[in-house]
Amino acid sequence: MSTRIAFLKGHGTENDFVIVPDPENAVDLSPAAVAALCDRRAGIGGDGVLHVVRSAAHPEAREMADEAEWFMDYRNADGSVAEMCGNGSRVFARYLQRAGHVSEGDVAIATRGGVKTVHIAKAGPVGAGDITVGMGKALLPAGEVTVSVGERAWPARNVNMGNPHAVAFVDDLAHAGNLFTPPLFTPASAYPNGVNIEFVVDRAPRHVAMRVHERGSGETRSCGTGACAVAVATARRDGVDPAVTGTPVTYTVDVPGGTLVITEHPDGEIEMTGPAVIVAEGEIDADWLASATR
Ligand SMILES: N[C@@H](CCC[C@H](N)C(=O)O)C(=O)O
Repeated sequence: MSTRIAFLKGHGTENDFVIVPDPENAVDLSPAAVAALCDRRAGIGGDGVLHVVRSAAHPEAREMADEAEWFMDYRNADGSVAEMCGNGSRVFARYLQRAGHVSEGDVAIATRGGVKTVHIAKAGPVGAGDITVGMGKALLPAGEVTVSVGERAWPARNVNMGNPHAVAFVDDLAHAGNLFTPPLFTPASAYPNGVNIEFVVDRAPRHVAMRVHERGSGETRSCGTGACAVAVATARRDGVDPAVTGTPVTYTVDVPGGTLVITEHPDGEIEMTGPAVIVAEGEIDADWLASATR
């Protein structure tokens, strides 16, 4: 009988993930294995993989082990690695809570973008209630960026949330097209490692809606780091900077898969609040995974 590898499936505002609990970092998650797991027809399906590893057991996280017991080894659907995943960090915390590794309250999680503090709200049964993530500060590199889809082009704001984003304000979210292929951007030097691109429209004061094309995953139903980048870019466009006013500012960001609430504080720290749901649990056939990656 072939070996089985445990997995769960979860999502945050419909940004969905295959969760692979692997405390001792024993599962060989090659890029091809990740792509096979994320395949929506031949695999389990997901926008990415949340590989759950003890920080002490992973070479990229060992230095964070004193601060955070668990490392979110996040991978995009194409197998590439990313520095951070906002929705993934909420789903990761929800998994830790469900597995009994943590309870509600504050939890430190190691990511490639550093240690993040996640707050699991105390709200009814395990699995209910929103989760808030301390996403750190946004960097706003100088320089003009242009994003284009077909004949249309827009100036975009370069925002780094640990991972790179280009935020373009558009008249209509439909103008982003079908996003089956990545939008183009210039100059190429702005994003040497690729970029996540957000298209944004206004809904009401301090309330916007976005679509996103994610590096390594294509169009997704939500992007947490993207929603933070959008909130900061929109605030600056609106002439609002909490570092200047001394007052936090909150934006509601609608995504195709739900709603995220983003607050930027006067010290630049950004908090993202939204749901995180585990929907299934099962076993991966290790022989299938090995054959799928050959
Ligand atoms: N969906 C994520 C972002 C995942 C990483 C991104 N595709 C990248 O390559 O930077 C989120 O919720 O932040």
